[in-house]
This record gives sequence, structure tokens and C-alpha cells, in this order.
Amino acid sequence: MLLDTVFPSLINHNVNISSTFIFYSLLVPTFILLYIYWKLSRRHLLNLAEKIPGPKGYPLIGNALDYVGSNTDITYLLNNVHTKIRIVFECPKRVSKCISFLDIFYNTYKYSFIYKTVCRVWIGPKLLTFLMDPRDVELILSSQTYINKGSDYSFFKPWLGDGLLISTGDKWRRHRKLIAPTFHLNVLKSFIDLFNANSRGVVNKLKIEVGKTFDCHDYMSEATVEMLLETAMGVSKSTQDKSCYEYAMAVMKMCDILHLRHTKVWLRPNWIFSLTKYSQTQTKLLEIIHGLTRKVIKKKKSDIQKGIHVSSADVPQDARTAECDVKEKTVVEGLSFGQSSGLKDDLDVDDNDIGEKKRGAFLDLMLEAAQNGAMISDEEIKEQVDTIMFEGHDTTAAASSFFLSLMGIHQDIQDKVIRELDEIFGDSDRPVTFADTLEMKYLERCLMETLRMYPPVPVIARELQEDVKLASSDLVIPAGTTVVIGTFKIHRRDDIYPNPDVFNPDNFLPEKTTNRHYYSFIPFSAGPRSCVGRKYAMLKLKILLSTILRSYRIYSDLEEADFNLQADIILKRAEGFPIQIKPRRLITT
Ligand code: HEM
Repeated sequence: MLLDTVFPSLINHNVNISSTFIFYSLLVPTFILLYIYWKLSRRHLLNLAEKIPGPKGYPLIGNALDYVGSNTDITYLLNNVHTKIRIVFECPKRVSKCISFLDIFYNTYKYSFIYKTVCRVWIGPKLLTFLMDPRDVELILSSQTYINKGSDYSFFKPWLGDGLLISTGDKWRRHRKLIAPTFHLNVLKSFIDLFNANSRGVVNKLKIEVGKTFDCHDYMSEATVEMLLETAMGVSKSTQDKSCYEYAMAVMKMCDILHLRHTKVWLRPNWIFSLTKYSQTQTKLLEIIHGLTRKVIKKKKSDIQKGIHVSSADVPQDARTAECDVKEKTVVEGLSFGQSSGLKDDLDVDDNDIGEKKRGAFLDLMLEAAQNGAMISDEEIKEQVDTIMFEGHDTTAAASSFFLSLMGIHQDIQDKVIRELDEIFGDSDRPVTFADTLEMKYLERCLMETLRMYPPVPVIARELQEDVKLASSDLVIPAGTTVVIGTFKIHRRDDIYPNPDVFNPDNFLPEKTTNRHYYSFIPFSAGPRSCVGRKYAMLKLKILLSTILRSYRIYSDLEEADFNLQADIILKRAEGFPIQIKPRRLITT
């Protein structure tokens, strides 16, 4: 009693001390026990991971420090979302004379020279294994089992929902079956007029750039969005407005935000990201992106209700097959629409195996399927439209921009392309036919070489649900690993491509391709989850690029050594794609 009165604070203090003491004496062992349990439960993964070669890491964080840096000044992302992208870079690090990379990609590429075929890194508790041997890549990509995407793809969720790129399991299989036939060559052939008209539109727009240095990516990007809307979505030109450009810019900025979340580890957890200004910018960008998607679907639905069918894929069967007599075979021997002709996927099914009902452009078919039953809901259609618009746009814009830049740099190679085009078209300014595209053998080699050196999708990731024994060695990659297929590195292996950093279209001469492993050239991935737009991209690119080169000669002040490669989600050049053009013979409408 006396003690209470005289020393109340002391007693309270004692009580506090003892409860704090009890709390900590329980907490610490709890943590230790949890840690031991966690380690034991991961024993299998850790034991197998230990055998995989890779750089030494620090306790707990592993190699995370290698992946936190980015030289990108991203402050522009916090400004007006409608302004054109502007990125400022500091001191890019040089890897070799010909390549310079920024940020995360630099470190990964550096390791690929030390570890050659397989390399393990730890990002905190997360195990990543990079595969760079075509035999191992085949094992993963050809499998129906290892089809789950890496967890990093989840950053796409607010944008693409459960679209084809990230969905998995039954949903992915069901939707892939529905979507793949809409990119069958027979449907694509009906887009040829639209590809021609839009390519001529680009030539027209480029007139104002004659004599200037300009970023061709802006034009490629806008044209790609317009073409996708007109072809796959079946939305006529007259109903499009400046939203195409706005959309293209919003997509580019969204990619930058996703890239940021990959490189800045603290932005990965959704709850932290949602507290940042980037999250607010993302919300605004998604309003623009989803705004266009919704508009497109609404317009299409109303057209269908009114009985208006804009899509050119509804052209009569005779017209569509008129040119199909020209064999669907490969243009460049050994290759078929951007991949080794030895590889087959669901885009390579025979014409006759695509039922009459399944012929149709992408959005038509999606809406039709929704009307006819519960195969796909409205929300799922929106997710797929967003996916196709993203995958179909940024990739081809990057590929065509790299191609034009390379033509500007390698004048001798451009001479050969122009000579080939002059042989095909002579003095005529007629549109490109499907048969013409089969004659563009040298142009196609240049395109393949562009995709080899600068694959728009530089890496592909899969999450392993079970252990995988590699084909190239006795190593076993444990379940729970994120396997990263290093397309960029595989395409630059000097044992597969001699002088891999030199742009040489002859790398795709038949005698060079015959003995190459099928999986040593995979710009469109391969196997069951290959790019569904591979044939679309190849056909469109050949029409677009040949029309531009029939009209203009390309020049560049820069060399390839000046490229600052930025491996966003899509491979780009940090400085943009500056070129100059001089008119040859203008092919316009
Ligand atoms: C040069 C152009 C293109 C390149 C290099 C390219 C490359 C790729 C690659 C590498 C993948 C696999 C990605 C992964 O597994 O993470 C992919 C998937 C995909 N691509 Fe493309 N793509 C191009 C154009 C297109 C076009 C034009 C479209 C649509 C019109 C398209 C639609 C898709 C879709 C929907 C997927 C997901 C397929 C699935 O998971 O089942 N792509 N693309």
C-alpha cells in the first residue's frame, strides 16, 4: 500500500518492463522458429538452387542490390499524362562496343557472359533462373505443363485483367482456342487492303518530316494502333479520332510504370504502390486506355445490332482464297512467318481445319461467341481487347522502328532491299499483294535479323509448378522457381550466330538456318503459348515497311554503338528512334 503510494510510477514501470520483457522473449523465439520452419519447408528448393551456378548474394536480400538501380529519370510520369513521353538518362553503362544497356538489363546481361547457359539469382527469397541454351528453352516452351506466367506479370492485372497474356489453366486454354483462329492466315489476307491503305497513310504523314531528324517510333506507334483498330477490331477509320495517338502514348507510359515496379523493389507490393503518385498516374492512364477499349466494344456492338459489318474479314470466300493458291509456305527457306519452319503451333493449322464459322476478325468473333452462349463474358472480351491492343501495338511499333533505324545506318543493306522492291514493283505504285510479300526475301531476312538483334520481347518468364531436369546438363530447376528465358542473349550467342553484335541479314540464308536449333530464334516465343499475332505482325510489317522504303530512303546520324537499349517490358531505345528521310517516289493514296 505504502509502496503503491510512494512509488506508483516505479511499480507501473516494473509492470511495463515485465510485460515488454515477456512479449520480446516470446516474439524472438517465435520468429526464430518461423524462420527455421520456413527454411526447412524450402529445403528442397534451396538444395537444388545451390547447385545452379550464379553470383554470390547477401544474406536475406540475395542479389537484390543488382536489380534496384534504374538510370531513368521518371519524373515526367508525374506530370501531365497527355504529354509526349520524355525520358532523360544519365551515364549509360557500356557492356561491349556495340551494346549499351540501362538499369536492370545491364546486370543480367553481364552475368550471361560469366554463366553462359544457366544462371541463378536471388531477389530476396525469390529464386530466378535464367536459361540461355536452346535445348533448355525447348523443354520449357514446348511444354503444355510449364505454361504459368511469372509473378511479375501480375503488375499487368489492373490493365489487362485475365487476358490471354497472363491467364493460365483452363481459362487460358479456352480463350486461346477461341482467339487463335481469328489470326489465321486466311483472315489476315482479308486485311491486306487495310494494311496497304494505312501504310500509304503513314507515307503521307511522313511528308512533313522530309529534311528533318524525327522519331519514327511516334509514327509507327500511331499507325499500329490505327491498323489494329481497323483490322482485328473492325472499327472503321471514320470513327477513329485523335484517341489513337493518345492511346499509344498512354500505353508507352503504362509500360514505363510497370518497368519501374520491376526495377524499384519497394514499389512491388500493391499496398505501397497504391500510396505513391505513380499509382495516381496509372489510374489516369488506365482511364485513357480502357476508355478506348470500351468505346471500341460499344461501337462494334451497336454496329452488329444495326447489321453493319465493317470488318473486312467478312469478305466473300472467293475473294479471300483467290490468293491462297500461292502456297502458304515460308518466304525465306527454313523460316515461316518469323519462326523456324520446323516449329508448328495453333496458327499453322490447315485452312480446311478452320471451320467456316470460325472465320472472322477477332472482335467480331468474340462478340458473336458471347451472343451465342456463355463462352466469354463482356468483361472477358474487354480483357482480351486490351491484351491484343497492347501486345499487337507496342511490339510491332518497336520492331518497325528498329528496322528503319538499321536501314538508315546500313546503307549498303538498304540498297539491296530497295533493289529487291524495284524488281517486284518496277515503276508502279500499285498496292502490295500477298504474292508480293512472298517475293520480299531479302527484306524478310533484314526483318528477321532485326528481330534477332533487337527482339521486342527480350525475355519471357514462367513460374515452375514442378521440378524440371534441364536438357543441357544434370541440373534440376526446383518447383517455385521463376524461369526467365533470355531471348536477347540466345539471339546473341556467338556459338550460334558468329559476330552476334553485327547486323547481318545473311544469318538467315537457308544454309545458315538449316543446322540451327529451332529454339535459337524465338522472337515470337514458341510452342503452345507462342505469340498469337505472329503471322499478323509479319504480314503487316512487310506491307508497311516495303511501302515506306518504296517511298523514302532512310538515313541516320547515329551508329548502333549509340543505341541505349532499354529493356522495358518491350525493348526500346532510350533516345527514341531518330532518323531522316528523303523521298524516292511517293506512294500515297
Ligand atoms: C513483332 C511483333 C511481335 C512480337 C515480337 C511478339 C512477341 C511475343 C512474345 C515473345 C510473346 C510471348 C510472351 C510471353 O510468353 O511472355 C507474345 C505473346 C502474345 N502476343 Fe505477340 N508479338 C508481336 C506481335 C503481336 C501482335 C501483332 C499481336 C496481336 C495482334 C500479338 C498478340 C499476342 C498475344 C495475345 C500473346 C499472348 C499469347 C498467349 O499467352 O497465349 N503479338 N508475343
